[in-house]
Amino acid sequence: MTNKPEVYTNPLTNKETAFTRDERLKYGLVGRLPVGVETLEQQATRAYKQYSAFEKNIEKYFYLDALHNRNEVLYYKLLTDHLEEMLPVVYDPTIGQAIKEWSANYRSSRAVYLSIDHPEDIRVAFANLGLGADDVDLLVCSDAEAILGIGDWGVNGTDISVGKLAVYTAAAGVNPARAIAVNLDVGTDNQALLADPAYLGNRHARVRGEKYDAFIAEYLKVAAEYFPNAMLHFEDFGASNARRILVKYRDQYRIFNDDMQGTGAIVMSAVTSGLKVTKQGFKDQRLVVYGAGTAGTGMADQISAAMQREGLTREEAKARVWLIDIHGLVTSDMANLPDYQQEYARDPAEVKDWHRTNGKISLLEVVSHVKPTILIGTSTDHGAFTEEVIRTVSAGVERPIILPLSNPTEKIEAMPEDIINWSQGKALVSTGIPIKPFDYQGTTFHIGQGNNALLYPGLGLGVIVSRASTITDAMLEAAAQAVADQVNPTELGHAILPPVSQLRASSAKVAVAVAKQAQAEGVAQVTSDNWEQVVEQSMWKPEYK
Ligand SMILES: NC(=O)C1=CN([C@@H]2O[C@H](COP(=O)(O)OP(=O)(O)OC[C@H]3O[C@@H](n4cnc5c(N)ncnc54)[C@H](O)[C@@H]3O)[C@@H](O)[C@H]2O)C=CC1
Ligand SMILES: CC(=O)C(=O)O
Ligand SMILES: [Mg+2]
Repeated sequence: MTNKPEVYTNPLTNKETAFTRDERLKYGLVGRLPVGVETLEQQATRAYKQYSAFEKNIEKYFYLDALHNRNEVLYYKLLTDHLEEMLPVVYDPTIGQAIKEWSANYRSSRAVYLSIDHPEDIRVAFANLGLGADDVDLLVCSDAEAILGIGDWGVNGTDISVGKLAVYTAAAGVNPARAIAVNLDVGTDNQALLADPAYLGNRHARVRGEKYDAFIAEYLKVAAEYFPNAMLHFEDFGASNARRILVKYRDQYRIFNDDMQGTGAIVMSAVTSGLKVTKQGFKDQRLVVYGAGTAGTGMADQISAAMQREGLTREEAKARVWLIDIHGLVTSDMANLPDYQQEYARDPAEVKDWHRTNGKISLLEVVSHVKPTILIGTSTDHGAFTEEVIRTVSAGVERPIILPLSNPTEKIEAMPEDIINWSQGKALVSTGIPIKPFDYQGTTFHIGQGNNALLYPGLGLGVIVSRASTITDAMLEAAAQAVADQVNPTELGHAILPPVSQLRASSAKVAVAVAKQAQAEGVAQVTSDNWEQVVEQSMWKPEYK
């Protein structure tokens, strides 16, 4: 076959069988397509049947990925119309498996690849896109050191940036033509990948230290120079880099760390909503976080900030937080404590009589002493919330908020059905993965998905429409509150977060709340007295132009 016109090869403009006779004449497509001219709806009906014929989610993933690379409008039409069904396929949990197999399955790519061995190429790579300063709203980058809970996946992690962007568009109508997925290839410590002949990334250990920092600094500088209005989303970096980068550059660039800020905010939504049931405030909570890495400590920060907003001092708030990591309860006498855990490290004197197993103070021991009102899992330690742990937590308080948030499914701390069973229906539960409703003693339990995907798309849209120069804590709080406002979980079995089926409407509300807050704080570069209308009109819809 010879050349095809660019309008046909570019997935952003390709309409395939929906090109009209006139368009076919105009673009030199005569003879390149069967004569039938279809509507988008007809195409979507066929594509949905093809999609449905695949049995395994991973096969569905590859089908949709190929469609995405061929015809974006049709891809987003399918995804938007079947968001609840397809979110677990294009995103969490199936995306974890796709990432593991990425190099082996490589066919084509839609990302920008930047290599630590050629930092001088960052500028060239952005220039090669041929886009102007006003053409880009969003970049999602990852160095893939901590993909979901499955670890270091090097260049294979490209698809987390691609998947996060797909959710931005399907959930919040971020224009896909104005968003870029980026892989920062800094090497990998994943020995299986390094030994795999099919691996497509840099074949050396993960670079750390000065060279890494200089690479990130260059990325931020060049990205902000080329696309000064774009939000710079960071995804699935290792705990120490994630935090360092955010703290260092937060006031200088429009950066957003989804695992810390997005996850922290969706957890704030879940807790705010749970507190409607228990009729308590944040200042009354006792928080145990199991797995004190990027996400876990991000949540501890946001919940303790909420306690302080309700009047507690920093010390008082800190006294209500217990972190547990790989070496058990985090205490201040532990050697080599990462800086992000130090803030919440407990005084060893206070726990000197607590039981130790192999030198560690276990989760069970902590919950039996603390009687937490909130138990969060961000550990990747599958099954860690055992029956005994959940029974102990439930014996300590009337309605515990229990959030096993580790992704994907193979990493979750406990399945909701078990938690509801063991807590005799009392726990208020949300998980990172999607869960189908289930029955417990005659009541149907709905589990809201406590995944940052329920929050970051609307947040991003709010930042984009207001052109906020920075993402403030109050904007994150506004986003969290907007999500929580959409649910009333006071009846038994009701979810504490809104369903994915309402995600588009929910994202619009989040965007409005974020833009209003940005304007109120004076960080919005665009202002409006009708954000509802601005948001509605700016949401991209999958339609042929
Ligand atoms: N639901 C959501 O929206 C989100 C969920 N997550 C999930 O949270 C988990 C953690 O992600 P990150 O914080 O980014 O990773 P991370 O690697 O920064 O943190 C994990 C922490 O858990 C600790 N850990 C590992 N095994 C443990 C064990 N047996 N006992 C106690 N602690 C243990 C590690 O030492 C580390 O500090 C992942 O499964 C990820 O998918 C992360 C971000 C968002
Ligand atoms: C959801 C997400 O961002 C994570 O699991 O890393
Ligand atoms: Mg993540």
